[in-house]
Amino acid sequence: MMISKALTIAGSDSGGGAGIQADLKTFQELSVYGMSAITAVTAQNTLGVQGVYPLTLEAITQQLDSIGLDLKPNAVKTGMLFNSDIIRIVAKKIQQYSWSNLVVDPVMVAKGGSTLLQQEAVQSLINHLLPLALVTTPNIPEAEMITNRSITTIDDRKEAAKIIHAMGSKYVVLKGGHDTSTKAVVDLLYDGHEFIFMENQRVQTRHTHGTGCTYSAAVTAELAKGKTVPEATHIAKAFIQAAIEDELGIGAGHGPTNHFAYQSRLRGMNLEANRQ
Ligand SMILES: Nc1ncnc2c1ncn2[C@@H]1O[C@H](COP(=O)(O)OP(=O)(O)O)[C@@H](O)[C@H]1O
Ligand SMILES: Cc1ncc(COP(=O)(O)OP(=O)(O)O)c(N)n1
Repeated sequence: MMISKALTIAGSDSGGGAGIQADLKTFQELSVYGMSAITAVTAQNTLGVQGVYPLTLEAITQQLDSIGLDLKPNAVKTGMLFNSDIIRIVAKKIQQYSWSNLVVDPVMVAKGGSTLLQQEAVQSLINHLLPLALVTTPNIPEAEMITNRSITTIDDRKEAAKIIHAMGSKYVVLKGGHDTSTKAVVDLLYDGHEFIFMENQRVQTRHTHGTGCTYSAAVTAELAKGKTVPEATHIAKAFIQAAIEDELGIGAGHGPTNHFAYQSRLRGMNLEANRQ
């Protein structure tokens, strides 16, 4: 059996809703073999981030070498990288092992406001990682930080996507979750030529912890299976919509999304089709 393999280079979320835990659950649900290189351990739950413990560069390098020397990922994603030293070593290893199909989720701040990327590291992300990216998936505040511009209108989003594309990322998905002014949630995909709008109904819920990680992991899983970027982002949008709609209701704060939901729905549709 040939199995597609994906690697996440990201932080650990003890609460299981974001970070490598969200990524590995998403890979598994999309039938992709998941691997991880942990950059930092966070003490975190649905109420917020209580602690951040970056791993040593040696520990991160060794994980990447262990994977690079043996297992060949078909796609790779980066999440929480925390500082510029980590960004540099991750970029170096991605090049050394010729890992392609790279999805860069430029994680900067958790929903509760905790710093997951030091401010001084944004320039390193731009210099070292974006030129290697097949897809970069910023939310609106992250796109503002990367481009040093404020984003309020759709034209602002298009302009920001163009700037990030010019920094070297072949595709840009500017996610629209943070714009609560409309009933729809609109993500913008840019490939250097045209803009594609991907739209879904906004779900009214507080359980959105880990939406960005889950979405970018779904894109990565689909790329690992050989899908194109437009196909992968389309499936990822359906995956995250199901995960938000079918809420688990876990925890007293911002609960995790439901990583089972997308496959449960597909199984339900298959059962229905078999009955007819
Ligand atoms: N309330 C919501 N209802 C439906 N989709 C959402 C909602 N919030 C976020 N999304 C989707 O989840 C994904 C992550 O979006 P976003 O919240 O912008 O990123 P992040 O989690 O990185 O802050 C995007 O595809 C976005 O459209
Ligand atoms: C370890 C870790 N990595 C990333 C995040 C941020 O995840 P995100 O999907 O952007 O979701 P929110 O935290 O914003 O809900 C994280 N919290 N922890």
